[in-house]
Amino acid sequence: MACSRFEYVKSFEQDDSILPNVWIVIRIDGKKFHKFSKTHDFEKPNDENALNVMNAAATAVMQEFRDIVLAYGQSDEYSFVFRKETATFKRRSAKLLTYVTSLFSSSYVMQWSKWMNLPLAYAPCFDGRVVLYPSEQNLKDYLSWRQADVHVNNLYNTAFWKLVLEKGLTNQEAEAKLRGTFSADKNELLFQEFGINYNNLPAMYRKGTILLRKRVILGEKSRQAVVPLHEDLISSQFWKEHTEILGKYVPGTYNAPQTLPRLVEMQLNGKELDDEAEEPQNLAGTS
Ligand SMILES: Nc1nc2c(ncn2[C@@H]2O[C@H](COP(=O)(O)OP(=O)(O)OP(=O)(O)O)[C@@H](O)[C@H]2O)c(=O)[nH]1
Ligand SMILES: [Mg+2]
Ligand SMILES: [Mg+2]
Repeated sequence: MACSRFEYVKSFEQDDSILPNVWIVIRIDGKKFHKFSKTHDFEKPNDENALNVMNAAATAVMQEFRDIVLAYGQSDEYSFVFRKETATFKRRSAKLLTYVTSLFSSSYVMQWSKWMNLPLAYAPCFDGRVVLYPSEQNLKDYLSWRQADVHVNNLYNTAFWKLVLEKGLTNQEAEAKLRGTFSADKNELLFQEFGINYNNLPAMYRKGTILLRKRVILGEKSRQAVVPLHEDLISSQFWKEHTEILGKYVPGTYNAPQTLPRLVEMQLNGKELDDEAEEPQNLAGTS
């Protein structure tokens, strides 16, 4: 029974349920971060703390949406991969996209002061898109595309900023020097002119950050946490090692470095041990 004569307008809303059995990828990207990074004095070409604000915001999103099996971030962007059977919000596209994008944005602001020591000058915002991938290969290729992008950009930016900041070239001169060069040339330039072996630079800058759910062993106990990895996901080894991503969904054990990353420490300190079911939840919202 209609509650009012106005109710018919509801029928104008469109069903935007995503088809079943595809991987749902949501990618967010910072709006005009070229300016945002300048205003907030980010280190060039990579600001470790600013990247960790991104990582921490993405971790918050993964903690909320248990059906996200992997997130991948670099620069001012993050991609979130939902398992292909997810029933979160009945797979409604706009709901998924807007919740992820707004939770990411508000978490970015919440995390800011934990990593940065200057105040936010204005509210950052992020755009978002939904992309669907029907096959495992498509999904792997998507993530490989994003990781290859980091490599190309970071190698260029590293060489560019060395020439500007250490050799005193103008931006235009540095650009001219790098124009038309191949990766091997830039590697050589870094080595010859600055004594830098590109492969020894921090993996987070070269590979971006992969967030996965893992079991962190803490003496007698273990608990689940979202952990950052900076591995090569283009290699088949990565997919053999992290079987929880594509269908098994049972988190493997975190191969923790000597000192736990602060990102993980913060999660372990923030909550009681979480020995819940290892299966992702179905957050099938009705509203
Ligand atoms: N210095 C510095 N800048 C960064 C860092 N991470 C991201 N950025 C800046 O953020 C920009 C991100 O690139 P884009 O997303 O392509 O460009 P954008 O300026 O955000 O523009 P739109 O995304 O189109 O709104 C880079 O070009 C850098 O200027 C960082 O760690 N250090
Ligand atoms: Mg951007
Ligand atoms: Mg970007």
